[in-house]
Amino acid sequence: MSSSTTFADAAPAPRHAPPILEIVNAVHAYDGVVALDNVSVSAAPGEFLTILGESGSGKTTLLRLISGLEKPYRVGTLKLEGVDVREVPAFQRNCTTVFQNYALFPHMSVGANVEYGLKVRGLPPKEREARAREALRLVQLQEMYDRKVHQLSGGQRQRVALARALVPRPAILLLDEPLGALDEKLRVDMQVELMQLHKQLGMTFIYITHSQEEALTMSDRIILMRKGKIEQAGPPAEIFDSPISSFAAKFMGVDNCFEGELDALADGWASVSVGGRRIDGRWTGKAAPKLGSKVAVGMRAEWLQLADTSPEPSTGHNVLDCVAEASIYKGKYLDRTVKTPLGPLKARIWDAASSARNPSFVRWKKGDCIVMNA
Ligand SMILES: Nc1ncnc2c1ncn2[C@@H]1O[C@H](COP(=O)(O)OP(=O)(O)OP(=O)(O)O)[C@@H](O)[C@H]1O
Repeated sequence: MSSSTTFADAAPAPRHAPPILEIVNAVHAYDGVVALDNVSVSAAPGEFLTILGESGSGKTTLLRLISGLEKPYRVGTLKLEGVDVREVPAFQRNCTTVFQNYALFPHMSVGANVEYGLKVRGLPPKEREARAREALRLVQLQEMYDRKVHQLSGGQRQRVALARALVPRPAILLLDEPLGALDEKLRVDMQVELMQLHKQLGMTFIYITHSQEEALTMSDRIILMRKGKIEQAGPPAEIFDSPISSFAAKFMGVDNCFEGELDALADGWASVSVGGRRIDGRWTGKAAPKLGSKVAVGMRAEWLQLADTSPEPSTGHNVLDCVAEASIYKGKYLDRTVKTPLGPLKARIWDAASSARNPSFVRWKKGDCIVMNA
């Protein structure tokens, strides 16, 4: 690894720089269980790329292929900084990993933990210490150099693990659910710190999480994985607003999803028959299916409006009759469930005082209704 630059030298990569990571058609299986099924991923220098997915979707396997901890069963291209690393062992790859369980030596000092990798590489003690102190300053633990790891809190341990991964000044930092073991408040604080660190260092971060909220908050781009394949990839706003499938929509928190038959599709707008009703919405799916095919319709709870009386007719809205079912108080908002010809719909009410008392209609903008692959 290069030691000619310091953290302070970090500068943003030039626009249109070649990818720092390139994976083409990676396949991997464990004892016949397919973990990665022809996955292709690239990352730009300085990008914050998040791999999002449920448990078992292949996120960690992908990270281990990049770090060299796992050798892929088959891969077309595996390049770091433009160099083929298929035969390069983990310790010679210019990337380091931060693990969820920290993987620190508990009875060694913070300084010794952070310096460990540099010691293995044979760096002299003075340089090791200077670099460890600099990395600890980055994670705001400059006072903790001599403290034993077992005397630290969970959040402090994760910072030490981060400093240890940063100290070799890798081109890519791999983070495997690094905040998973922290409590809610600390996790939110650490998200902000990681984003600041990423900006300050200009380093490429590849971040694994199963939390859509974490992915949306932190990333330049999200790759959503499903059963070893990429379901959808794009900037957070794109995946949030325009999921391509009911799987992506549900993962991104779209509360109401129904299956229906495609009646019409033109100019980015679709009409769908669901439960004997016609619903219109924005087409956000991939390849356009044939008319009559099964598609999915989705709407977020906060997009729905409930009314006691029939709303004014509007060509820009979908309207359904409904019967009130349940109401759950959530503090900041109220979640109300209504029975409709489509099935039960969840509506989120932020202003409970002015909400319909006994709703018999639900409406939402056609632009706030998404139609996608089932
Ligand atoms: N060492 C292993 N031996 C056998 N099967 C494995 C091994 N590691 C992973 N798998 C299997 O490969 C698939 C992908 O696992 P992977 O750990 O990459 O998923 P993940 O998305 O990171 O999950 P999690 O969020 O739970 O860590 C799963 O079906 C898992 O059970």
